[in-house]
Amino acid sequence: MVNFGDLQTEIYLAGLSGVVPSLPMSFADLERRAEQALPPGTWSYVAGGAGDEHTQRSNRTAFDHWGLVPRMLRARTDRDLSVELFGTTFPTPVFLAPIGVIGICTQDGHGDLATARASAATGVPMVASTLSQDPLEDVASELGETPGFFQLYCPTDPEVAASLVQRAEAAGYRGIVVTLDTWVTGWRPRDLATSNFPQLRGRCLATYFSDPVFRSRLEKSPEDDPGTAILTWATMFGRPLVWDDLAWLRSLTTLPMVVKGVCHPDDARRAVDEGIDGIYVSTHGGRQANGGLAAIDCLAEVAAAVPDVPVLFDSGVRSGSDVVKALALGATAVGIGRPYAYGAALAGTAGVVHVLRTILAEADLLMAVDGYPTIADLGPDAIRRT
Ligand SMILES: Cc1cc2nc3c(=O)[nH]c(=O)nc-3n(C[C@H](O)[C@H](O)[C@H](O)COP(=O)(O)O)c2cc1C
Ligand SMILES: O=C(O)C(=O)c1ccccc1
Repeated sequence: MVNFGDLQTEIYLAGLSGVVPSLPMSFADLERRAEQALPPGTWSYVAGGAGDEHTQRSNRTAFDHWGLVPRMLRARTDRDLSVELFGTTFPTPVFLAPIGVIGICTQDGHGDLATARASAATGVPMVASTLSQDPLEDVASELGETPGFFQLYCPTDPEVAASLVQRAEAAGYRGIVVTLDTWVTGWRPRDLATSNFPQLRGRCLATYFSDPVFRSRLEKSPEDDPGTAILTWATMFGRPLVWDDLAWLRSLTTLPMVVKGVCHPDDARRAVDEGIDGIYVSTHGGRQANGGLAAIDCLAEVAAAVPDVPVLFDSGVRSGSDVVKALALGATAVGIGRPYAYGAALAGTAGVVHVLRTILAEADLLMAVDGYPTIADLGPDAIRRT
Protein backbone atom coordinates (compact mmCIF):
# COMPACT_ATOMS: atom_id res chain seq x y z
CA MET A 1 0.00 0.00 0.00
CA VAL A 2 1.23 3.48 -0.85
CA ASN A 3 2.27 5.56 2.15
CA PHE A 4 1.02 9.09 1.64
CA GLY A 5 2.85 10.88 4.42
CA ASP A 6 6.27 9.83 3.08
CA LEU A 7 5.92 11.59 -0.25
CA GLN A 8 7.53 14.83 0.88
CA THR A 9 10.58 13.07 2.35
CA GLU A 10 10.87 10.90 -0.75
CA ILE A 11 10.89 13.95 -3.04
CA TYR A 12 13.48 15.91 -1.03
CA LEU A 13 15.75 12.87 -0.70
CA ALA A 14 15.56 12.18 -4.44
CA GLY A 15 16.52 15.82 -4.97
CA LEU A 16 19.85 15.13 -3.25
CA SER A 17 20.69 12.86 -6.20
CA GLY A 18 19.54 15.51 -8.65
CA VAL A 19 16.14 13.94 -9.33
CA VAL A 20 13.15 16.28 -9.44
CA PRO A 21 9.54 15.07 -9.82
CA SER A 22 8.54 14.45 -13.42
CA LEU A 23 4.85 14.94 -12.62
CA PRO A 24 3.33 18.30 -11.55
CA MET A 25 3.33 19.34 -7.90
CA SER A 26 0.62 21.99 -8.16
CA PHE A 27 -2.87 21.86 -9.63
CA ALA A 28 -2.11 24.79 -11.94
CA ASP A 29 0.80 22.91 -13.46
CA LEU A 30 -1.22 19.69 -13.68
CA GLU A 31 -4.02 21.45 -15.53
CA ARG A 32 -1.64 23.20 -17.94
CA ARG A 33 0.15 19.98 -18.81
CA ALA A 34 -3.10 18.02 -19.20
CA GLU A 35 -4.33 20.58 -21.70
CA GLN A 36 -1.23 19.91 -23.77
CA ALA A 37 -1.55 16.13 -23.43
CA LEU A 38 -5.24 15.65 -24.27
CA PRO A 39 -6.84 15.88 -27.71
CA PRO A 40 -8.56 19.32 -27.88
CA GLY A 41 -12.13 17.91 -27.88
CA THR A 42 -11.47 15.72 -24.84
CA TRP A 43 -9.75 18.60 -23.06
CA SER A 44 -12.67 20.98 -23.54
CA TYR A 45 -15.19 18.31 -22.59
CA VAL A 46 -13.38 17.54 -19.33
CA ALA A 47 -12.32 21.09 -18.43
CA GLY A 48 -15.55 22.78 -19.49
CA GLY A 49 -18.80 23.33 -17.67
CA ALA A 50 -22.30 24.73 -17.98
CA GLY A 51 -23.09 28.23 -19.23
CA ASP A 52 -20.39 30.82 -18.61
CA GLU A 53 -18.96 28.43 -16.01
CA HIS A 54 -19.84 30.67 -13.08
CA THR A 55 -20.79 27.73 -10.84
CA GLN A 56 -17.67 25.87 -11.88
CA ARG A 57 -15.53 28.87 -10.86
CA SER A 58 -17.51 29.38 -7.65
CA ASN A 59 -16.93 25.75 -6.69
CA ARG A 60 -13.26 26.75 -6.53
CA THR A 61 -13.32 30.32 -5.25
CA ALA A 62 -15.78 29.44 -2.45
CA PHE A 63 -13.04 27.36 -0.79
CA ASP A 64 -11.15 30.64 -0.29
CA HIS A 65 -13.75 32.07 2.05
CA TRP A 66 -13.37 29.16 4.42
CA GLY A 67 -10.34 29.17 6.73
CA LEU A 68 -8.95 26.44 8.98
CA VAL A 69 -8.18 27.44 12.55
CA PRO A 70 -4.65 26.39 13.64
CA ARG A 71 -4.38 24.79 17.08
CA MET A 72 -1.01 24.35 18.81
CA LEU A 73 0.58 21.87 21.23
CA ARG A 74 -1.47 19.02 19.81
CA ALA A 75 1.32 17.47 17.71
CA ARG A 76 1.12 13.73 17.08
CA THR A 77 3.11 11.46 14.83
CA ASP A 78 0.50 8.70 14.77
CA ARG A 79 -1.95 10.57 12.61
CA ASP A 80 -4.93 8.70 11.28
CA LEU A 81 -6.72 9.61 8.08
CA SER A 82 -8.90 6.52 7.92
CA VAL A 83 -12.68 6.70 7.60
CA GLU A 84 -15.50 4.22 7.80
CA LEU A 85 -18.05 3.99 5.02
CA PHE A 86 -20.89 1.47 5.04
CA GLY A 87 -19.06 -0.85 7.41
CA THR A 88 -15.72 -0.77 5.57
CA THR A 89 -12.69 1.10 6.85
CA PHE A 90 -10.81 3.01 4.15
CA PRO A 91 -7.22 4.19 4.72
CA THR A 92 -7.94 7.76 3.64
CA PRO A 93 -10.93 10.12 3.47
CA VAL A 94 -10.88 10.56 -0.31
CA PHE A 95 -12.42 8.71 -3.24
CA LEU A 96 -12.30 8.89 -7.02
CA ALA A 97 -15.49 10.61 -8.22
CA PRO A 98 -17.19 9.05 -11.25
CA ILE A 99 -15.88 10.47 -14.52
CA GLY A 100 -17.73 9.15 -17.54
CA VAL A 101 -15.00 9.89 -20.04
CA ILE A 102 -12.02 8.83 -17.96
CA GLY A 103 -11.80 5.96 -20.46
CA ILE A 104 -10.63 8.30 -23.21
CA CYS A 105 -8.37 10.41 -21.02
CA THR A 106 -5.50 7.93 -21.26
CA GLN A 107 -3.61 7.37 -24.47
CA ASP A 108 -4.56 3.68 -24.65
CA GLY A 109 -8.30 4.43 -24.36
CA HIS A 110 -8.64 2.30 -21.22
CA GLY A 111 -8.66 5.01 -18.60
CA ASP A 112 -11.32 3.29 -16.50
CA LEU A 113 -8.96 0.32 -16.05
CA ALA A 114 -6.02 2.65 -15.36
CA THR A 115 -8.05 4.39 -12.66
CA ALA A 116 -9.16 1.08 -11.15
CA ARG A 117 -5.49 0.05 -10.93
CA ALA A 118 -4.71 3.32 -9.15
CA SER A 119 -7.52 2.51 -6.73
CA ALA A 120 -6.03 -0.95 -6.15
CA ALA A 121 -2.58 0.57 -5.55
CA THR A 122 -3.70 3.26 -3.11
CA GLY A 123 -6.75 1.88 -1.30
CA VAL A 124 -8.65 4.97 -2.48
CA PRO A 125 -12.07 3.73 -3.61
CA MET A 126 -13.28 4.39 -7.13
CA VAL A 127 -16.83 5.27 -8.01
CA ALA A 128 -17.01 3.69 -11.46
CA SER A 129 -19.23 5.55 -13.94
CA THR A 130 -22.05 4.00 -15.97
CA LEU A 131 -20.28 5.56 -18.96
CA SER A 132 -17.07 3.61 -19.38
CA GLN A 133 -14.83 2.46 -22.17
CA ASP A 134 -14.64 -1.02 -20.61
CA PRO A 135 -17.62 -2.94 -19.15
CA LEU A 136 -18.26 -2.49 -15.43
CA GLU A 137 -17.12 -6.08 -14.74
CA ASP A 138 -13.70 -5.44 -16.33
CA VAL A 139 -13.29 -2.27 -14.27
CA ALA A 140 -14.24 -4.17 -11.09
CA SER A 141 -11.69 -6.87 -11.81
CA GLU A 142 -8.85 -4.30 -11.70
CA LEU A 143 -9.79 -2.96 -8.27
CA GLY A 144 -7.79 -5.58 -6.38
CA GLU A 145 -8.47 -5.48 -2.65
CA THR A 146 -9.98 -1.99 -2.74
CA PRO A 147 -13.78 -1.97 -2.62
CA GLY A 148 -15.45 0.01 -5.38
CA PHE A 149 -18.81 1.67 -5.92
CA PHE A 150 -20.91 1.81 -9.07
CA GLN A 151 -22.42 5.09 -10.25
CA LEU A 152 -25.78 4.70 -11.96
CA TYR A 153 -27.18 7.03 -14.56
CA CYS A 154 -30.70 5.69 -14.39
CA PRO A 155 -32.02 4.91 -17.89
CA THR A 156 -35.66 5.39 -18.90
CA ASP A 157 -36.04 1.64 -19.43
CA PRO A 158 -36.53 0.19 -15.91
CA GLU A 159 -35.37 -3.27 -16.93
CA VAL A 160 -32.09 -1.88 -18.24
CA ALA A 161 -31.68 0.00 -14.95
CA ALA A 162 -32.28 -3.20 -12.99
CA SER A 163 -29.82 -5.08 -15.17
CA LEU A 164 -27.06 -2.51 -14.64
CA VAL A 165 -27.58 -2.62 -10.88
CA GLN A 166 -27.64 -6.43 -10.81
CA ARG A 167 -24.44 -6.58 -12.84
CA ALA A 168 -22.76 -4.10 -10.48
CA GLU A 169 -23.81 -6.21 -7.52
CA ALA A 170 -22.58 -9.43 -9.16
CA ALA A 171 -19.26 -7.76 -10.05
CA GLY A 172 -18.62 -7.02 -6.37
CA TYR A 173 -19.24 -3.28 -6.12
CA ARG A 174 -20.08 -2.33 -2.53
CA GLY A 175 -22.65 0.34 -3.19
CA ILE A 176 -24.67 2.15 -5.84
CA VAL A 177 -24.35 5.90 -6.32
CA VAL A 178 -27.38 7.20 -8.20
CA THR A 179 -26.68 10.52 -9.91
CA LEU A 180 -29.75 12.74 -9.77
CA ASP A 181 -28.54 15.93 -11.44
CA THR A 182 -27.94 14.62 -14.95
CA TRP A 183 -31.18 13.21 -16.33
CA VAL A 184 -30.74 15.90 -18.99
CA THR A 185 -27.42 17.35 -20.08
CA GLY A 186 -26.64 20.90 -18.94
CA TRP A 187 -26.05 23.68 -21.49
CA ARG A 188 -22.34 23.44 -22.30
CA PRO A 189 -21.13 26.13 -24.68
CA ARG A 190 -17.65 24.68 -25.19
CA ASP A 191 -19.05 21.35 -26.38
CA LEU A 192 -21.85 22.98 -28.35
CA ALA A 193 -19.38 25.21 -30.20
CA THR A 194 -17.52 22.14 -31.43
CA SER A 195 -20.63 19.89 -31.70
CA ASN A 196 -18.77 17.44 -29.52
CA PHE A 197 -20.41 14.98 -27.19
CA PRO A 198 -18.18 11.92 -26.77
CA GLN A 199 -20.94 9.39 -26.06
CA LEU A 200 -22.78 10.36 -29.24
CA ARG A 201 -19.58 9.43 -31.06
CA GLY A 202 -19.80 5.98 -29.50
CA ARG A 203 -17.29 6.56 -26.72
CA CYS A 204 -17.67 5.19 -23.21
CA LEU A 205 -20.75 3.07 -23.89
CA ALA A 206 -19.17 -0.35 -23.20
CA THR A 207 -21.28 -1.06 -20.12
CA TYR A 208 -24.43 -0.37 -22.13
CA PHE A 209 -23.31 -2.21 -25.24
CA SER A 210 -22.43 -5.29 -23.17
CA ASP A 211 -25.73 -5.26 -21.30
CA PRO A 212 -28.00 -8.19 -22.23
CA VAL A 213 -31.23 -6.26 -21.60
CA PHE A 214 -30.04 -3.23 -23.57
CA ARG A 215 -28.97 -5.52 -26.41
CA SER A 216 -32.38 -7.20 -26.38
CA ARG A 217 -33.88 -3.79 -27.24
CA LEU A 218 -31.91 -3.66 -30.52
CA GLU A 219 -32.66 -5.41 -33.79
CA LYS A 220 -28.97 -5.57 -34.68
CA SER A 221 -26.09 -5.79 -32.23
CA PRO A 222 -24.01 -2.67 -31.42
CA GLU A 223 -21.14 -4.37 -33.30
CA ASP A 224 -23.24 -4.72 -36.47
CA ASP A 225 -25.07 -1.40 -36.25
CA PRO A 226 -23.31 0.99 -33.87
CA GLY A 227 -25.25 4.03 -35.14
CA THR A 228 -28.63 2.65 -34.05
CA ALA A 229 -27.17 1.40 -30.76
CA ILE A 230 -25.82 4.89 -29.99
CA LEU A 231 -29.16 6.53 -30.80
CA THR A 232 -30.98 3.96 -28.66
CA TRP A 233 -28.60 4.77 -25.81
CA ALA A 234 -29.17 8.51 -26.27
CA THR A 235 -32.95 8.00 -26.19
CA MET A 236 -32.91 5.98 -22.99
CA PHE A 237 -30.01 7.69 -21.17
CA GLY A 238 -31.77 9.83 -18.58
CA ARG A 239 -34.89 8.87 -16.71
CA PRO A 240 -36.60 12.01 -15.36
CA LEU A 241 -36.53 10.77 -11.78
CA VAL A 242 -39.07 11.99 -9.22
CA TRP A 243 -39.54 11.16 -5.54
CA ASP A 244 -42.05 8.45 -6.45
CA ASP A 245 -39.26 6.55 -8.24
CA LEU A 246 -37.08 6.33 -5.17
CA ALA A 247 -38.77 3.29 -3.59
CA TRP A 248 -38.43 1.41 -6.89
CA LEU A 249 -34.74 2.38 -7.21
CA ARG A 250 -34.12 1.38 -3.62
CA SER A 251 -35.79 -2.00 -4.27
CA LEU A 252 -33.29 -2.84 -7.04
CA THR A 253 -30.55 -3.82 -4.60
CA THR A 254 -29.72 -4.53 -1.00
CA LEU A 255 -26.37 -2.73 -1.42
CA PRO A 256 -25.97 0.67 0.23
CA MET A 257 -27.47 3.32 -2.04
CA VAL A 258 -26.21 6.90 -2.20
CA VAL A 259 -27.83 9.79 -4.09
CA LYS A 260 -25.48 12.25 -5.84
CA GLY A 261 -26.16 15.89 -6.52
CA VAL A 262 -28.07 16.75 -3.34
CA CYS A 263 -27.53 20.35 -2.18
CA HIS A 264 -30.64 21.10 -0.10
CA PRO A 265 -31.06 19.79 3.46
CA ASP A 266 -34.76 18.95 2.88
CA ASP A 267 -33.84 16.75 -0.11
CA ALA A 268 -31.20 15.03 2.00
CA ARG A 269 -33.58 14.39 4.89
CA ARG A 270 -36.32 13.07 2.65
CA ALA A 271 -33.96 10.74 0.78
CA VAL A 272 -32.73 9.27 4.06
CA ASP A 273 -36.31 8.94 5.33
CA GLU A 274 -37.07 6.95 2.17
CA GLY A 275 -34.29 4.46 2.75
CA ILE A 276 -31.24 6.01 1.07
CA ASP A 277 -28.01 5.16 2.92
CA GLY A 278 -25.78 8.08 2.03
CA ILE A 279 -25.97 11.62 0.66
CA TYR A 280 -23.52 12.96 -1.93
CA VAL A 281 -23.30 16.75 -2.02
CA SER A 282 -22.12 17.87 -5.45
CA THR A 283 -22.77 20.40 -8.17
CA HIS A 284 -21.33 18.00 -10.75
CA GLY A 285 -18.27 20.23 -11.06
CA GLY A 286 -20.45 23.04 -12.46
CA ARG A 287 -21.12 20.99 -15.59
CA GLN A 288 -24.86 20.69 -15.21
CA ALA A 289 -26.48 23.80 -13.76
CA ASN A 290 -24.90 27.24 -13.97
CA GLY A 291 -25.71 30.21 -11.77
CA GLY A 292 -25.91 28.12 -8.64
CA LEU A 293 -24.31 27.98 -5.24
CA ALA A 294 -20.86 26.53 -4.80
CA ALA A 295 -21.06 22.96 -3.56
CA ILE A 296 -18.79 23.61 -0.55
CA ASP A 297 -21.21 26.30 0.65
CA CYS A 298 -24.07 23.73 0.69
CA LEU A 299 -22.14 21.10 2.61
CA ALA A 300 -22.47 22.05 6.29
CA GLU A 301 -26.23 22.51 6.18
CA VAL A 302 -26.80 19.21 4.36
CA ALA A 303 -24.43 17.33 6.67
CA ALA A 304 -26.21 18.74 9.73
CA ALA A 305 -29.57 17.61 8.33
CA VAL A 306 -28.53 13.95 8.04
CA PRO A 307 -26.23 13.24 11.01
CA ASP A 308 -26.76 9.48 10.90
CA VAL A 309 -25.56 8.68 7.36
CA PRO A 310 -22.28 9.19 5.49
CA VAL A 311 -22.05 12.42 3.51
CA LEU A 312 -19.89 12.35 0.41
CA PHE A 313 -18.77 15.58 -1.21
CA ASP A 314 -17.17 16.75 -4.45
CA SER A 315 -16.89 19.77 -6.74
CA GLY A 316 -13.85 21.99 -6.75
CA VAL A 317 -11.48 19.86 -4.68
CA ARG A 318 -7.96 20.51 -5.94
CA SER A 319 -5.66 20.19 -2.94
CA GLY A 320 -5.13 18.69 0.49
CA SER A 321 -6.43 21.83 2.14
CA ASP A 322 -9.67 21.57 0.16
CA VAL A 323 -10.05 18.01 1.46
CA VAL A 324 -9.47 19.09 5.07
CA LYS A 325 -11.94 21.98 4.73
CA ALA A 326 -14.63 19.66 3.35
CA LEU A 327 -14.06 17.21 6.21
CA ALA A 328 -14.36 20.03 8.74
CA LEU A 329 -17.62 21.13 7.11
CA GLY A 330 -19.10 17.68 7.63
CA ALA A 331 -18.06 15.42 4.75
CA THR A 332 -17.37 11.80 5.61
CA ALA A 333 -15.32 11.36 2.43
CA VAL A 334 -14.23 13.76 -0.29
CA GLY A 335 -14.32 13.10 -4.03
CA ILE A 336 -11.48 13.99 -6.36
CA GLY A 337 -12.74 14.72 -9.89
CA ARG A 338 -10.96 16.59 -12.68
CA PRO A 339 -7.49 16.42 -11.03
CA TYR A 340 -7.28 12.65 -11.45
CA ALA A 341 -8.51 12.86 -15.04
CA TYR A 342 -5.56 15.18 -15.68
CA GLY A 343 -3.21 12.79 -13.89
CA ALA A 344 -4.53 9.95 -16.07
CA ALA A 345 -3.93 12.05 -19.18
CA LEU A 346 -0.29 12.63 -18.22
CA ALA A 347 0.71 9.19 -16.99
CA GLY A 348 -2.20 6.70 -16.76
CA THR A 349 -2.30 4.76 -13.50
CA ALA A 350 0.92 6.39 -12.26
CA GLY A 351 -0.58 9.81 -12.94
CA VAL A 352 -3.74 9.04 -10.96
CA VAL A 353 -1.64 7.62 -8.09
CA HIS A 354 0.54 10.76 -8.19
CA VAL A 355 -2.46 13.09 -7.95
CA LEU A 356 -3.90 11.13 -5.02
CA ARG A 357 -0.55 11.02 -3.23
CA THR A 358 0.07 14.75 -3.56
CA ILE A 359 -3.43 15.66 -2.34
CA LEU A 360 -3.27 13.19 0.56
CA ALA A 361 0.28 14.11 1.58
CA GLU A 362 -0.74 17.76 1.74
CA ALA A 363 -3.89 16.92 3.73
CA ASP A 364 -1.86 14.85 6.18
CA LEU A 365 0.79 17.55 6.69
CA LEU A 366 -1.85 20.24 7.05
CA MET A 367 -3.65 18.26 9.75
CA ALA A 368 -0.28 17.80 11.47
CA VAL A 369 0.66 21.48 11.39
CA ASP A 370 -2.81 22.68 12.36
CA GLY A 371 -3.20 20.29 15.30
CA TYR A 372 -5.99 18.04 14.00
CA PRO A 373 -4.35 14.60 14.10
CA THR A 374 -7.44 12.57 13.28
CA ILE A 375 -10.52 13.21 11.22
CA ALA A 376 -12.65 13.01 14.35
CA ASP A 377 -10.80 16.14 15.56
CA LEU A 378 -11.97 18.09 12.51
CA GLY A 379 -15.31 19.46 13.70
CA PRO A 380 -17.09 22.77 13.05
CA ASP A 381 -14.67 24.49 15.47
CA ALA A 382 -11.82 23.77 13.07
CA ILE A 383 -13.15 26.05 10.33
CA ARG A 384 -14.52 29.58 9.97
CA ARG A 385 -16.12 31.52 7.18
CA THR A 386 -13.91 34.52 6.52
C1 LIG B 1 -15.42 14.82 -17.69
C2 LIG B 1 -16.33 14.56 -16.56
C3 LIG B 1 -17.22 13.49 -16.64
C4 LIG B 1 -18.07 13.20 -15.58
N1 LIG B 1 -18.86 12.11 -15.64
C5 LIG B 1 -19.65 11.80 -14.59
C6 LIG B 1 -20.38 10.60 -14.57
O1 LIG B 1 -20.30 9.79 -15.48
N2 LIG B 1 -21.21 10.39 -13.52
C7 LIG B 1 -21.34 11.27 -12.48
O2 LIG B 1 -22.10 11.05 -11.55
N3 LIG B 1 -20.58 12.39 -12.45
C8 LIG B 1 -19.74 12.66 -13.47
N4 LIG B 1 -18.95 13.78 -13.41
C9 LIG B 1 -19.00 14.63 -12.22
C10 LIG B 1 -17.96 14.18 -11.18
O3 LIG B 1 -18.35 12.98 -10.57
C11 LIG B 1 -17.79 15.22 -10.08
O4 LIG B 1 -19.06 15.54 -9.53
C12 LIG B 1 -17.14 16.51 -10.58
O5 LIG B 1 -16.07 16.20 -11.44
C13 LIG B 1 -16.64 17.34 -9.42
O6 LIG B 1 -16.12 18.56 -9.87
P1 LIG B 1 -14.55 18.84 -10.03
O7 LIG B 1 -14.02 17.82 -10.95
O8 LIG B 1 -14.45 20.21 -10.60
O9 LIG B 1 -13.95 18.75 -8.66
C14 LIG B 1 -18.07 14.05 -14.45
C15 LIG B 1 -17.16 15.10 -14.37
C16 LIG B 1 -16.29 15.35 -15.39
C17 LIG B 1 -15.28 16.46 -15.26
O1 LIG C 1 -20.16 14.95 -18.72
C1 LIG C 1 -20.71 14.71 -17.66
O2 LIG C 1 -20.52 15.37 -16.66
C2 LIG C 1 -21.60 13.60 -17.59
O3 LIG C 1 -21.50 12.91 -16.65
C3 LIG C 1 -22.65 13.36 -18.59
C4 LIG C 1 -22.65 12.18 -19.33
C5 LIG C 1 -23.65 11.95 -20.28
C6 LIG C 1 -24.65 12.86 -20.46
C7 LIG C 1 -24.65 14.01 -19.71
C8 LIG C 1 -23.65 14.27 -18.77
